[in-house]
Amino acid sequence: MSIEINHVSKSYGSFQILKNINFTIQTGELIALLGPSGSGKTSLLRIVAGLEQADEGQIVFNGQDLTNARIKDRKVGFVFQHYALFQNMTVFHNIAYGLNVLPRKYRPSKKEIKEKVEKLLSLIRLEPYGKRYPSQLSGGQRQRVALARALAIEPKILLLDEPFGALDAKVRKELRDWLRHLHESVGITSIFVTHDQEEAFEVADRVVIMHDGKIEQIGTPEHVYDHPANPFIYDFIGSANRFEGKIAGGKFVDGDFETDAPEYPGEVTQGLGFVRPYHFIIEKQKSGNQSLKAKIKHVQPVGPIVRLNLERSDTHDLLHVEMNREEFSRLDLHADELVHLKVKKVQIFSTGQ
Ligand SMILES: Nc1ncnc2c1ncn2[C@@H]1O[C@H](COP(=O)(O)OP(=O)(O)OP(=O)(O)O)[C@@H](O)[C@H]1O
Repeated sequence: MSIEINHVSKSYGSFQILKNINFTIQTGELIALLGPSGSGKTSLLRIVAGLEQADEGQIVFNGQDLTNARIKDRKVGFVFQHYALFQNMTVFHNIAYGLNVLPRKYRPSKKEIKEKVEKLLSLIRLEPYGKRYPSQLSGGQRQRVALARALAIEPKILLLDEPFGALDAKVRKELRDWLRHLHESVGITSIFVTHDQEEAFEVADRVVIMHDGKIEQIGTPEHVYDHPANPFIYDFIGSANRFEGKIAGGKFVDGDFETDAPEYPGEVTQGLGFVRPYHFIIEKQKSGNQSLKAKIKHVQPVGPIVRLNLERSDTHDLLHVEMNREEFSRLDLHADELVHLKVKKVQIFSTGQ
């Protein structure tokens, strides 16, 4: 089932929380809505679900306009951050719940329900746990049950709102891998809300990055990471060093840092440059013209890489640089040493004025 979100806007009073949101989710796709707190992710998800109404725009499922359809006619399954399992029901009955409450003429037989729940228990890898109560499960197991319960009614669409938000980092990581596999085997069109960039990038086919009620960029995780569309995305995803300077005559200049900016040939304007920590070369001796003098302030080995904090000699701004351990040993670098930095890759944005 495909989902078209057509020019959706929504306000609370004079505060507009969604501003002309417009994109299509293909059948079977897993989309992550990613953005800082308050960017409008949950509101958009609730509008797709039918829990809220948009002020403008349409929600279209497989070509059918469901903007005004009731929740139960949309056939969506939900999983929220806080496991909303029924505490007084066993795992089995929690999963069977949506089927047991169907009107008699749609309700499967007891035997069919039992078979279905057993299949779902196997899908979430909790076969032996059917007789347990939610209080006898770990947080991660409860979220898997919540997912099985959502899948029991065979929804056309699955909506997940920070489903792993309340769990610790290790369990979150396991559940991410597990959700990805589950999605590959079930293939249901899904929207996953998160503010965790790593989670979105690991799980989703495409990520939709939201900020301030607007979409900043849509693309595959690889594309968004390699080609952030604007400074907000550079700052939001992954760590990047930020250079504030001027663009003039096809060049970007910030203190002693100078680089070509051929995408802005004739402009004279303020600009921002972003450099990922692993896009620097450190040299002991200055070579060529385009290098930047800096002092090593702190060295921190982390597994196979070494993280360095350096202070620029011109502006005294801090830079974060990463290199592999072999390269670090080969160069024999030390704290308080003055070195020369070259930049392998930089992305420049004009910020106007
Ligand atoms: N019922 C409401 N009445 C008034 N304002 C609301 C209501 N619901 C949400 N908002 C506001 O709308 C904006 C978007 O909220 P939303 O929950 O969609 O953001 P979010 O990106 O999901 O954030 P988070 O990651 O913190 O859950 C926020 O500024 C929020 O305060």
